[in-house]
This record gives sequence, C-alpha cells and structure tokens, in this order.
Amino acid sequence: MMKHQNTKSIVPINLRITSFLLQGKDDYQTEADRSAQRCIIASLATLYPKLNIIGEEDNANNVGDVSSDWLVVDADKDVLSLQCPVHLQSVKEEDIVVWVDPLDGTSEYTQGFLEHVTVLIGISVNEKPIAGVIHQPYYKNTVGEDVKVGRTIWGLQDAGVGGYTPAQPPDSLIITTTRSHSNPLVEAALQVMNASKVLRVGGAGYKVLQLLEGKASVYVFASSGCKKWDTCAPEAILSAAGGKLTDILGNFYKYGANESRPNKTGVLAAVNNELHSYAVNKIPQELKDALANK
Ligand SMILES: Nc1ncnc2c1ncn2[C@@H]1O[C@H](COP(=O)(O)O)[C@@H](O)[C@H]1OP(=O)(O)O
Ligand SMILES: [Mg+2]
Ligand SMILES: [Mg+2]
Ligand SMILES: [Mg+2]
Repeated sequence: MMKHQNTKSIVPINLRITSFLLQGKDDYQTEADRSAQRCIIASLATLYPKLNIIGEEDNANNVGDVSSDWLVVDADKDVLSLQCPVHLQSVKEEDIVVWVDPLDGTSEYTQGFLEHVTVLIGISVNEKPIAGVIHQPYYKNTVGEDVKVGRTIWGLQDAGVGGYTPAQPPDSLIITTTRSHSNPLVEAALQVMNASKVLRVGGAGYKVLQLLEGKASVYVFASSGCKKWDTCAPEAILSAAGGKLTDILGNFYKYGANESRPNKTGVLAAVNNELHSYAVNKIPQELKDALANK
C-alpha cells in the first residue's frame, strides 16, 4: 500500500480552483478533482497494471497525459513491514477493485473548509473493503518549530491502522453528519438519536476521521448522494480500527466492480458495534422504508 507524504503529488496545494463544474445541487467538480484522479490512477496503474481501478470523475481517466514527475511509485516502509494476513496472501491483482475519490469534500473545498478535504483510496476484494487510505492534504501538524502539512491515515484488515493517534470515543453521544447535503430525511434521522451534539462537516473521509480520533462516535447520513468511492476507504480503515460502516438499514455495501455506484440507502457508521446497533435501532422503520423505496 502506498503512503502519500508528498502532497504535491496528490492535490497540488497551490492549485487554484481554475475551473469548476456544478454537476447538480452542491455537486461540484474542480480541476483539483480531475488532476488528483489522473495522478492516482496513473501511479497505481504503473505499479499494478491488472488492477481494476474505478475513479469518481468520468472525465479524468486519460492517464497517458500524466507526466512522470507526478507518478508516486514509492511505498511506505511502516506499511510494508506489516505481516499480510494469511487470507489475503493469495489474492491476485486482477481480483482487486480500487475505489478512488480524488477529492472528497469538494463542496467544502470550493468554500475554503480545507481541513474537511481528503483523498480516498479504498481497496476491495470479494466485494469487501479490506484496506484503504484517507489522505488529508491540508492537515497541519506542528511538532516543535516544524510544521508538516498533510497526513495519511491507513488501515488493513486484520493487520492494523496507522497515521493518526487513536482516541477513546466521547463520553456522550456526538454525531457527525453532512454540512452541505441535508434534507428532511437526513434531519429526521438526526432527531431520533438523542445526541448531545451534532457536528456538521464535509466529506465522508473527514467524518470517519472524526470517529477515529474520538471527536464523534456515530456518523449518520440518511440520504442517497454518497457513492462507493466515498465509503470504501473509510469503511476499510474504520473496521480495521474496530468500528462498523453500513447503510442506514444496517446492511453492508458491496464493492465489486459491477455494483451500482450510489450508496442509495445512506451511511451509518460508528466507532464500535454497540453504538452501531444503538443507532440502527433508533432509526424508525418508516424512515428506513422511505430510503429503501426511493
Ligand atoms: N447529493 C450529493 N451529490 C454529490 N455528491 C454527494 C452528495 N451527497 C454526498 N456526496 C458525496 O459524499 C461526500 C460526503 O457527503 P457530505 O459531505 O454531504 O456528508 C461528499 O463530500 C460528496 O463527495 P465528493 O465531494 O467527493 O463529490
Ligand atoms: Mg464529487
Ligand atoms: Mg466524495
Ligand atoms: Mg470527490
């Protein structure tokens, strides 16, 4: 698994939002989305030509144009030193589906909430997310005099997680949810939770980071809108850390290459199984039916 410490190679930090398309209500695509996707797909395809790589942006698969200094071909030594779980040792390259969200939280990116922006690379085998990275290109880490910008959080099933400091969940129920894609169903699901606080932030990656770092304990999004590339990497890392990510009904999504892209029945994630069950049981059946039958 690669770790991207060089933020230039993922989302050029000085890249201006030179052109952005509004693809639907609060659904943006910027030059950063397209550039980052080309860079990631070209880098992965150079190293692993038989991978099945699926990126969010349809118009950013022309990887032949990517210059060689944008290719990331180095690997993280800590991750390479991990013992590969026995059940993954015989997986063939062509059996792996990689889901790439080159820039998650684009709406927040266009509004300057840069901390919410992440790059998501999720790896699935037999339809299950087994590994992933959440790269946070604008994260500022101050160590003494040094300021390091950007960090990469990773997880591998049955091997571990890294790139962040794990923390205990908050003492009271704190929920994280959408900042830019709310609607009456989303709000109805939040109301029934009896949360002490609701945090409204952008991006599926950033919300799962909040779970990993003890800022929130449950992530609730009772709406369609998220896609497989939004949840594959976050689900892999969260489950490697002992958490659980499903739809609002409590069912796991499938990540095979032929699966439909939309996560039609929303997202429900929690730092552990108990909180996940609590949240699934709190959602009224009518709300679950409304989402499932939409
Ligand atoms: N209605 C929607 N239209 C387009 N993308 C959506 C929608 N809802 C959610 N998403 C994607 O899911 C992510 C998490 O949603 P939210 O921030 O609203 O909780 C968004 O950052 C966006 O990913 P992206 O920015 O990669 O297009
Ligand atoms: Mg998008
Ligand atoms: Mg996204
Ligand atoms: Mg995106």
